[in-house]
Order: sequence, then structure tokens, then C-alpha cells
Amino acid sequence: MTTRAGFVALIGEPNAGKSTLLNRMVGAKVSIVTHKVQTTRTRIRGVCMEGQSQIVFVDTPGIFRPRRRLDRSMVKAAWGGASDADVIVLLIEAHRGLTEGVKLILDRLADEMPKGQPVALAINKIDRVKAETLLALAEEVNAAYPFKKTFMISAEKGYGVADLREWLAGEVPEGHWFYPEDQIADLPMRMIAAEMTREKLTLRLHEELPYQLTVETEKWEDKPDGTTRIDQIVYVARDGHKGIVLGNKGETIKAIGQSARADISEFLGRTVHLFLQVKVRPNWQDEPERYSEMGLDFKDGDA
Ligand SMILES: Nc1nc2c(ncn2[C@@H]2O[C@H](COP(=O)(O)OP(=O)(O)OP(=O)(O)O)[C@@H](O)[C@H]2O)c(=O)[nH]1
Repeated sequence: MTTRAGFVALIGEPNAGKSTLLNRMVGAKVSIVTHKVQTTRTRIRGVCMEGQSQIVFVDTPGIFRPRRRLDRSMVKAAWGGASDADVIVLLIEAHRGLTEGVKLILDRLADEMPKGQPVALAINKIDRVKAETLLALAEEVNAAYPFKKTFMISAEKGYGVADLREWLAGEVPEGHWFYPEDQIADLPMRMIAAEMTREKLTLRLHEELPYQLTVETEKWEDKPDGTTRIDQIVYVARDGHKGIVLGNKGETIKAIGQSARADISEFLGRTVHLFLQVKVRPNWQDEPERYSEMGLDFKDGDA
């Protein structure tokens, strides 16, 4: 049977309802991810299956709030996330209409989507407006940008969300799934745990190994005794980096493991046994950027 898999970016002004919509489509754990982990590297917000399609939602952190200098590079990264995606959904608020912020996004959309990906408009919070207003708004926004499809939804109440999901499932390209189906439910937790370890590594080693580390959660086992065993791999780019991460007699990695374990345990509310392994993956930076940035690990022949 033909399988499909692809990346979907939800974009929109702050407060448009992106998290609420994601939670509806993916499941409640996603909100935990987004509120706990604020990084530019963790780009995956959640994954869901719809029929034979695997839909991977990618993050677009802070696209429209470039306040500080640091934020400007994040804005770039955010549009990068969107333009790398296979499908884009612009979420706007029904009762606020075509705001200046939305206009700004519409102006940039054509330039930022050189690949001509399908872009859908989702008018959210339809529970707050009358039907006439909605139709007029849909027309107005479509006149500004030729959306492939327009959805009227209420992320909070769930109206229209199933239709949007079905449409996305049909729009993502044919291809292998990125994640085994049985890992999807755990994925946000695996990512949080990996991100927590990466944060400790960066705190301790940031001067020596900037951006040269990735962490992946390999195994996750909730034991009947109420504890959780988590195995993670810290990938470094070069053999010489391994020693830096391990430290003298393994002291550095031990200290990192202890503090990561404490954070993960607190977060999960259960005792965690964390096992860290350091491995060299010299080519990870040469992998297509979108995959390595997203923490995806491809086996031969998958890409
Ligand atoms: N009435 C109504 N409120 C909604 C709907 N969807 C989301 N909201 C509310 O809108 C507010 C913002 O929703 P979020 O999902 O946090 O928005 P966001 O786009 O993720 O916001 P940022 O994280 O700031 O980018 C919350 O108070 C939601 O409860 C909807 O369909 N109807």
C-alpha cells in the first residue's frame, strides 16, 4: 500500500491558536512539549497518522516577533522551517480578520515558498463570528494570496479539524514514514528528554562544542515498578569531541547525566534511570539539513 509522509508547518500570528490546533490533531502531550521546551533546534512539534499518511508538524518559533537581535536569526530559521515544509497552513483568527500582522505574512508568503508548496488557509475561532463575516473574510484573504484550500475551523471546539487533517494527509508526498508507528505516542516525551540532556551538555560544553552535539532517545521503557529507563545517545561530529564530552574518567558525562536525570525525573514525576552513550557520527552535518536539524535518523534507502 502506498504510504505518505511529510512535514507540515503551521504558521500564524501569536495567539492564532496553533498550539490548540496541534493538540487537537496530535494529542495532548504536545502542549507539554511546547511549554516546557523552547529551543530553536527542536523543530518537531508532533506527529500524527491519518490513514496511510504520517504528518509531521514542524515548529516555526517566533516568526512574527523579532524584538531582539537574537530573534532576527530565529525569524529566519522560522521561515526556513516553513519553507522547508511540504505543506503550509496559515492560521488566522476569524474575529480579528485581515490584521496588519496577517498582511505581513501574506506579503512574504510568495517569496518564502519558492518551491510552490501547497498553502492552506485555516480560519480559526469560527465559534466567535457569524457565517456572513466568515465568507467575506475568506474571500478577502484569498484575494491577497491564492490559497489551495480554505478551512473554517474551531481548534478549541474541534469543528473542521478532521477535514483539515484529511486534506493534509492527501497533500504530503508519497514516501516512507519517518517514525515507526508505535513510537509516535511517546515521541514528544522522547524529544523532551533528549532536549533536556542536550541543554545540560550545552550548558557545560558550549564553548568547546557549539552546535556539534545532538542527542537522541534510543529506548524508553516504563517499568512495572513505576520507574522509567531511558537510553540516549549523544552524537558528536568528531572522535576528538568524544573525549571532551566524556571528560576525565568520564566525570563530565556523569555529571551531565545526573543533572539531566534529575530534570527528566522531575518532569515525568517518576524515578528515571538514564543511560548515556557517546558516539561519533561524523556525517551528521552532511545529511540534508532539514533531516538532521529535525533530529531524524535515516536508514539507508529511506531518504
Ligand atoms: N474561541 C476560541 N478560542 C480559541 C480557539 N482556538 C484557540 N483559542 C484560544 O486562543 C488562545 C491562543 O491559543 P494558542 O493555541 O495558545 O495560540 P498559539 O497560536 O499557539 O499562540 P502562541 O504560542 O503565542 O504562538 C487560547 O486562549 C485558546 O484557548 C477557537 O477555536 N475558539
